[in-house]
Amino acid sequence: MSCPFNASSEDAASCSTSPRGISMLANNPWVIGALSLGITSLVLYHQFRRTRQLSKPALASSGKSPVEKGNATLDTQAKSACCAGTNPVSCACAKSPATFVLPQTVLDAHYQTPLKIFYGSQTGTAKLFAESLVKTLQARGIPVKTVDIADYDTEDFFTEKAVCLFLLSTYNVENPTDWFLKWLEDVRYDFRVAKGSLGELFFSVFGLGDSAYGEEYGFAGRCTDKWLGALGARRLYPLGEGDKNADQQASFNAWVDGIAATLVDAEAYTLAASRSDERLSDSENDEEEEDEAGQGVGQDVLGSGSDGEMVDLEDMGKVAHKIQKARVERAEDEAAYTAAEKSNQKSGRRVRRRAHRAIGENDPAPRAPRAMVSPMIHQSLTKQGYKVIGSHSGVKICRWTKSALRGRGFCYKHSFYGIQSHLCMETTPSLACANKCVFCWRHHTNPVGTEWRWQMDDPEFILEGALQNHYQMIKQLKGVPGVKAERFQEAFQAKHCALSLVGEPIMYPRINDFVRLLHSRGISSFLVTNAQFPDKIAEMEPVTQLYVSVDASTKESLKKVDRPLFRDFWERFLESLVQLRHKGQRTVYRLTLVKAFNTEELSNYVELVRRGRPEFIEVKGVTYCGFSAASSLTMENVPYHNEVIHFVEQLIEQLGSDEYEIACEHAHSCSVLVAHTKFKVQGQWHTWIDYDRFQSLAAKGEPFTSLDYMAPTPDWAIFGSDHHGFDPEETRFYRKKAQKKK
Ligand SMILES: Cc1cc2nc3c(=O)[nH]c(=O)nc-3n(C[C@H](O)[C@H](O)[C@H](O)COP(=O)(O)O)c2cc1C
Ligand code: SF4
Repeated sequence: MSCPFNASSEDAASCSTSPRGISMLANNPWVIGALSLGITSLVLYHQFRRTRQLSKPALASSGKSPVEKGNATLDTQAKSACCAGTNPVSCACAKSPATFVLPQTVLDAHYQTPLKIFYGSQTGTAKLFAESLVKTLQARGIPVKTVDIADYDTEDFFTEKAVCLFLLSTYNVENPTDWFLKWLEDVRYDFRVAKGSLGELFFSVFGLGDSAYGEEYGFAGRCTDKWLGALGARRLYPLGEGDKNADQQASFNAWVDGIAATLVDAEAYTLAASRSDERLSDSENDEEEEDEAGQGVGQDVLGSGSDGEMVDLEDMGKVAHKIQKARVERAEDEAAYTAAEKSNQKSGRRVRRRAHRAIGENDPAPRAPRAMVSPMIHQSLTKQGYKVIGSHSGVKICRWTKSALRGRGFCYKHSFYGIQSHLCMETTPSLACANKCVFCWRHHTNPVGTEWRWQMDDPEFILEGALQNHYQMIKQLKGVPGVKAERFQEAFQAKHCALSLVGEPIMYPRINDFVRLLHSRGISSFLVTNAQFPDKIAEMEPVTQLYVSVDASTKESLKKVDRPLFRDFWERFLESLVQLRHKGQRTVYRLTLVKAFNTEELSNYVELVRRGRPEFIEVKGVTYCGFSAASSLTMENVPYHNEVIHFVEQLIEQLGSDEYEIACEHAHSCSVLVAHTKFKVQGQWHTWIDYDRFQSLAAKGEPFTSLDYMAPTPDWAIFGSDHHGFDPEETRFYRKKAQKKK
């Protein structure tokens, strides 16, 4: 092929701006073609910048668009062919540095090839993995550098000379990898970007995720692997995946072994390159066919997408073909995922199969049920003070238990319902739940899931384990200064069980057996569900008090606060409220107010109250659980007690009926109780519970209502009392700072 920039004896002229050179250029059809290519590229460049601005507004510009770089790649290919860099002075290709690293270069010097590890991480696992990979590779003499994907300018991919390894975690909520994925997807499906644009990139991907997310499992890793491949990048080593729900570290170690060996294996590069070359030659053939049909290779990248203004009417047919092809490909991929999402709950297994097919994997073999709590999760929960019982339950001592043992006051459940904290055990038969709430105490170290698919322990085993561990933790408080002997002894006979610690207790398939067992031991049951399992609520037998967490009042804010796993989380939430209404039990809405997240939209809360008609509404300011990379909460999001009261007063006003009133408060924990006025008997609030009466009613097995076991509330607990919900029998303890202030 003759070179358009042929370095003949007059080569200087061809590359200069001298009049002679210009006239020569003007007469050269190759040059005219190249110029028109350049002009169109410029226009496309502007279009592409607009796309990029949408996906990453603050991105520093390096002055070239992916499309332009795609063209530059083609351009440089042509230039390389003319002199292969042997004529650096005179050939046009010498004017700009070559952007290519030919496979041979990599083969010859792959030890010296800059190796980059890109990580996309929110809570730090992918970053930690990247750091450990750096150490492993450096120990083997492989130079390497890490790049936070959030700081990277994607345009550089089009000239990337490095071997790139990607460690990407998946999130179904906003996260640092979002914009990269969006950008890559856009480029991959943009018909203007040549298929082989990333032909110089050798890569391998390791995706981090959690299989509990079903079809969304490891989405970031899978898509990056797929889209890079589709853009011509050369897969050096297969996609690795680390499941948070299984042994993520072990999967990573195995992948590291594989990739580390591959990086120093010359044959691997040849193989990867040839695989990629095959694909490229396929696409070249396509283009030749198109050429015969009157669609030139040059024009292939010239057309415009949707703007219309860019496309010459004559070219419309050619461009339309490309657009249509890209659309069909994208639609096929999207359809596979959407179909999987829709049937999510109906058939988890079918969904997984489809999702795997969508990314070109074989049908995964069905797995035997395994323990919900993996060794990693066990370790993390234990560090946070949980005692793990068996394979899916947990117990933890609450700070109010310690406070009660020292006579320093009880929690709000004492003021509202007459529970003494040292007689109360907080436990859960399911550490897993279907949410990732921003205020979660567990800092998201727990397992998640939308259905029970783990091994299952017996209710007797769980209760025994919970009591044993609970009493063991109480025993350890024996030596704490101020512990009252009488309370210490009482504490070894738990009378209440708060099934609200963490996780979703209602997910445990034998929850009814467990609750019955509690009652048979004279232990009351306060069960909190997160309103994602309406069927389970319907199946629930009577508990002493049944709660539903109402974490937000609109679909958008519920997604923001609870970050639910279910796609149909809002429908499930609404249906849970309806089920609660039909229970005919003592029911409670628990509202946790998070300023700037869910304190607006009061009228929507009113609607929710009307829907579920709870007997009580507990409104509580969020408790700040400290910094967590998985949550953006700060102290700014914690409302003051008077803000909580203000919210509640407005809520009652907007409810516009005299059915609800503020009954109690516990200022100490920013909590207010709204109660149905049927619990106000002859002007006296009856929000407390006659626990013995409840036990005898439950034992009879006959229908009963909440009014059958109510008890009068003491004056000090009533809203407006000078005690603000603090039992006067207790000794209020002030920290030194607060004491001084007082
Ligand atoms: C709020 C939240 C949402 C998540 N969404 C997904 C998801 O959609 N798919 C998935 O596979 N994993 C999901 N995960 C699990 C994370 O990808 C997994 O825990 C990963 O190991 C975290 O890596 P990192 O620490 O590097 O951020 C989610 C985790 C959290 C906390
Ligand atoms: S539902 Fe409970 S356990 Fe689950 S994430 Fe929310 S706060 Fe944490």
